[in-house]
Amino acid sequence: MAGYAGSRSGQAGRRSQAGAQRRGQGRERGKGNDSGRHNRTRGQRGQADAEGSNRRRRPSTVDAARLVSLEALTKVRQDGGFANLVLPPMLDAARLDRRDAGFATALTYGTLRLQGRYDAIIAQCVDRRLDQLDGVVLDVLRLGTHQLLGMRVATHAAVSATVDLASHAAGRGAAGLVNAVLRRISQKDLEQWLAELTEQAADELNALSATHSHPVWVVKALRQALASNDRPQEELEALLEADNADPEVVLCARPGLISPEHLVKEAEEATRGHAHVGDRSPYAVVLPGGDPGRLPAVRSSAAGVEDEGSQLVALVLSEAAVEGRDERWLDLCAGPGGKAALLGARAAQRGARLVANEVTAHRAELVRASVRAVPEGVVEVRCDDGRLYGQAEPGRYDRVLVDAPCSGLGSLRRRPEARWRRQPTDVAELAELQRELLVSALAAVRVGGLVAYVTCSPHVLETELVVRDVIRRLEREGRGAEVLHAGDVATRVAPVPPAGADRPMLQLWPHLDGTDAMFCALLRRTA
Ligand SMILES: C[S@@+](CC[C@H](N)C(=O)[O-])C[C@H]1O[C@@H](n2cnc3c(N)ncnc32)[C@H](O)[C@@H]1O
Repeated sequence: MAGYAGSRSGQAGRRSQAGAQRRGQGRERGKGNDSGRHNRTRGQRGQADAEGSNRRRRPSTVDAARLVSLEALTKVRQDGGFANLVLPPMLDAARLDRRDAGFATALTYGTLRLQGRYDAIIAQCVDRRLDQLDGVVLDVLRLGTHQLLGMRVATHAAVSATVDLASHAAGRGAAGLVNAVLRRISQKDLEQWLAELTEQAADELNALSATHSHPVWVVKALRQALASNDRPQEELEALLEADNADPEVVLCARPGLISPEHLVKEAEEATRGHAHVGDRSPYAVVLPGGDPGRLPAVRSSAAGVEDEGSQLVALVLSEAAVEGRDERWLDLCAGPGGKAALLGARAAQRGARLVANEVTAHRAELVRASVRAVPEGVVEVRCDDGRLYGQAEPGRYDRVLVDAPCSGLGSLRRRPEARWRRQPTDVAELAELQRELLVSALAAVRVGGLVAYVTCSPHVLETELVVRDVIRRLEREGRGAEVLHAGDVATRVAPVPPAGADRPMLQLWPHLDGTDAMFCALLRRTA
């Protein structure tokens, strides 16, 4: 199969890689230092070693950044942790400088995303099944393979530093194995390995799964999603590549609270890099990197981290024309509150009020924090089951957002471990909950009012089929809803229209729009 040449850094996505990850990958770490070891200051070493009483003391031969990555991988694997939550406190505790933190972040995220590809390669170089290897040894091998094939680390430095790491974390015997395996892997470059995996695969689907590091069922689901959106199947590979690229850090300048231009200036002052406004949302600001939490606007919640696609689908609801009363808005599944803050800010400008509901108490708290800059009295945060709104408050609302819990197959870039955790059976279970929430929303909205049904997944079972099922069900019960043209609304709202804006049900794509694969169907209640 053709098309792998040049895929080393992932060609997908229209923009460059972000922040810490970019800093980590964009240099030849270890070059000029034969051992690949990294000298640390006394203070850094002491702090890293003191952290965690049952952690073995790190000898000076073990690189602190690689050790943090290994510990993060192990925590993700053993405890079911999420890399975006596990890693930052580890980076802080180890007191890595910006450069090393960037390297550790790129190493951890890249290794997790490409784990399937690397396992397939490692499996060619060991004499036993991978599940017979010690988990920590496998983690070390994955980290070493990513340095060799996915980062610009010199071969001798990658092998030597990873062998030291293996020796520290799993003993001398493990170090010998790691040394032998990494040396075999380093005998071929990425293109040669990918060609080999493709040749050995049973069929094209399995080849794509191994080479692009997605479970087979996810590749199938994405292929089906492209087909149901009339997109050429040749795009599948670009979509898979986009899932393996680092997403940019994007902020939403919440309208009325801070302008995008002001936020760009603030971001540039804080990061000393070039920030710019986005092209899929009029409120998006794309950061050059750095920690967005340091910006005053983010600390005050005048702005928040939010993918451009996520902003756009919320705006499809708020900016679509509605006839009659337009005062009561509802966000049925609001946690952690990115869309609620954007909708609340727009509601404040339009004299409307927003109920932001979330079923989980701690996520409802996150919603409160997210909307705290919106003028007092505009947003009411509630903690209830969204499925009850239709019965409890029939016909009360003018606009309702259902940002339904979903498989998250549209945001695999941001959640590097998610693809390995999700199961196909999750999708069917979620689809039932999604239907119930949409039915409730269509009962809570008044006749003539609007409902946006949104997922961060392009899976047809969670998107189009949920909408069509619910409309059929309403018709059977003597109620009704019609699908409006979400693509037209998005075209009007977005500075640059999304690639799929010609379709009534809007599907955004990482490889075409540079956003998460958000889905949005806009419905009007007709009876
Ligand atoms: C995709 S997230 C929403 C993201 C949010 N709109 C944002 O932009 O930040 C889905 C949310 O729905 C919540 N949820 C799950 N079941 C629910 C239910 N029955 N009623 C209300 N919320 C629910 C989940 O806890 C989760 O926070």
